[in-house]
Amino acid sequence: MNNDYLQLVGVSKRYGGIAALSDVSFSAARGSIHAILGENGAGKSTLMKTLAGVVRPDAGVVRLDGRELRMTGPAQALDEGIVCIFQELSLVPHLSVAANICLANPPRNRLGLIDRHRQNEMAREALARIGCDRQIDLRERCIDLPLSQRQIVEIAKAVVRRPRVLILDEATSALTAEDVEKVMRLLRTLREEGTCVLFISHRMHEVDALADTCSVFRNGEHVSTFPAGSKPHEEIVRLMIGRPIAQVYPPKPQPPAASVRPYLQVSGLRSGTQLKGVELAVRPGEIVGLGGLDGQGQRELMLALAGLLRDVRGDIRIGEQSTPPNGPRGGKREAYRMALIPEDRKTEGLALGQSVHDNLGVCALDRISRWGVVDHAAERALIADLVKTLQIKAPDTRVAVSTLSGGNQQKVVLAKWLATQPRLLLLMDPTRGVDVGTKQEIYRLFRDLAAKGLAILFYSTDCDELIGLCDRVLVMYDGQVRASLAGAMLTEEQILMNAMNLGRRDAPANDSRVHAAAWECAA
Ligand SMILES: Nc1ncnc2c1ncn2[C@@H]1O[C@H](COP(=O)(O)OP(=O)(O)OP(=O)(O)O)[C@@H](O)[C@H]1O
Repeated sequence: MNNDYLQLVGVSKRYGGIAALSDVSFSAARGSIHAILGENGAGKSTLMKTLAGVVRPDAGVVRLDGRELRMTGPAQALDEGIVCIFQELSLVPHLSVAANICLANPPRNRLGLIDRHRQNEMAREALARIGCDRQIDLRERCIDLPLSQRQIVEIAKAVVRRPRVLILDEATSALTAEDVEKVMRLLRTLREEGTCVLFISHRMHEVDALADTCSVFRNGEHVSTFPAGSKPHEEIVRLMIGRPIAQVYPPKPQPPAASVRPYLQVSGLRSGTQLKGVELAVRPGEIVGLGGLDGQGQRELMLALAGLLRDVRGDIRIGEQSTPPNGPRGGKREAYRMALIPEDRKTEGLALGQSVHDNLGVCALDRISRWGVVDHAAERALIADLVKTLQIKAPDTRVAVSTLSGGNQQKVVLAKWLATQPRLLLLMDPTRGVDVGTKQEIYRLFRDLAAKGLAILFYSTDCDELIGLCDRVLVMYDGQVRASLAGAMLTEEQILMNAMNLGRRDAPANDSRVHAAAWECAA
C-alpha cells in the first residue's frame, strides 16, 4: 500500500486574522478510508477545499501519487480525479436528478446534444452503486426531493466521476440510518477499488465502522494521526476539543405531571398520503423525540405544525388556541410562540450572503424595535447575548454568515429563532454537522429551555441522540404515530421494531393515552 498516495506538506491558509490552516502536513494511503476529525472551525473544510482546488493555500504543497499538483481551480482537481462532496449541496435545484448526476460531463450524441437516454443510464448506474436506484426518480427535479435524497444525488454525482481521491465533508449527516449503511458499503467498495477516501464526520460510530486511519485537527493545526480503533473515544474527543467530555447528554429530570396541560396537542392530523391521522401531545417542560424510518411523515408533520404544508385536516392546538385548518400562517405564527428550526440551513435557515448580525436580528425585530424603528443598542445587546449563549465562533458579527464553519452556521440558525422567545420549539435535525463538544452545549441548552417551560418536539435521524436527550420518543410509521416510548422502553431496539412496524399490527397510538402509560413505566 502506498501510504503517501495523497500528501500535504506545510499547507497554510489565513482568512484575515484567522489561521484556518497552519502548516498542515499529513498523508493518506491509496485504497484506504481516512477519517478527518475536529471540532467546528478546526479547518477540516478548508483542508478539503484546498484539495478540491476551491481554496488556494497561502503556502504548502499537495502531491498525488508522488506528483506535485499546482492547482489552478476546481476543474483541475476534477481532472486529477479529486472529487469532493461538500457539506453544502451543490445541486442545480431545477434540473432533474439525472441531469445533476451527469452535470460535469453529460454524454452527448453525434450532433453534440445531450444524449438523455445515456444520461439516464449513467445516473441509474451511479445510484445503483449506492443501492438507491429504486427510491429516487431520475426525472424528479432536485428541488422537489427531501434533503436526504438530495444528499444521495450529490454522492451519485461524485461516484459517476470515478474518483481517485473522494472527499466526503459531513456527507452522511443528512442521511437516514438505512442510507448511511448503503453509503458505507459503497465507500468500502471504492476502497477495494483503490480509491483514497477522506471522510469528515462528527459521528464517531460511523468513523469506527469505516475508517482505517484517523487524523485530528484543532484550531487549524494537524494534531495527530493514528490507526482507527487504537484510541478510546474519550481520548479522541480530548484531542479534538482540548478538554475531556464526561457526559454528552444532560440528566433527564422528572417528567411533568400527566395533569399538566399540553402546549401542543394534535389530533386526527391528515394530509395527502403522508399524514394519516397523527395524534400527539407535548407538555411544557418536555422534550419529545420524533423517530422512525425516513419518509414516514415526520417532515410533513413538522411542516404542518408550522403552517408550511397545504391541505392539512385535523386539529392542532397550540397553547390556548386552535390553529386554522392549515396551521398558523405567515405573521400569525408569532401569536402561537412557536419556532421551527429547518432541516437545510443553507436554503431554509440562513441568508448566507448576509452578516451574522443581520441573520441573528431578523426574527426578533419586534423585540428590538420601538414604534417601528430598530433600537440599535437593544439589537447589539441581543446579538451579543445570543453569540455568547450559543458560543458562536465568528471573528466579527459583521462577516457574512457563509464564511463561518458549518457548525457555527447551524448555531446561528438556532440562535436567531431562540431570539423570538418561543414556547414551542420544532427542531428538525438541529445538531447536523455539529461537533461533539458543541452538541453537548446544545443538548444542555435544550434541557435548560425545557426547564424554563418550553415544549420541544425534536425530529432527528440519529437514534442515539433521541434516546440520550428525549424524555419520550414518538415513532412514526406510514403517516401515524405508532408508539410512544419512554423510560426502560426507550431503547434502540424498540425504536427500530416500531419503526418497521414489527410485532404491532394494532391501531395507531393515541399519544395522549400512551403518554400516561409510558411515564408510569418511566417512573
Ligand atoms: N471564506 C472564509 N472567510 C473567512 N473565514 C473563513 C472562510 N472559510 C472558513 N473560514 C474560517 O476558517 C476557520 C476554519 O473553518 P472550516 O470551515 O475549515 O472549519 P471546519 O473544521 O470545517 O468546521 P465545521 O465542522 O463547523 O464545518 C473558521 O474559523 C472559519 O470561520
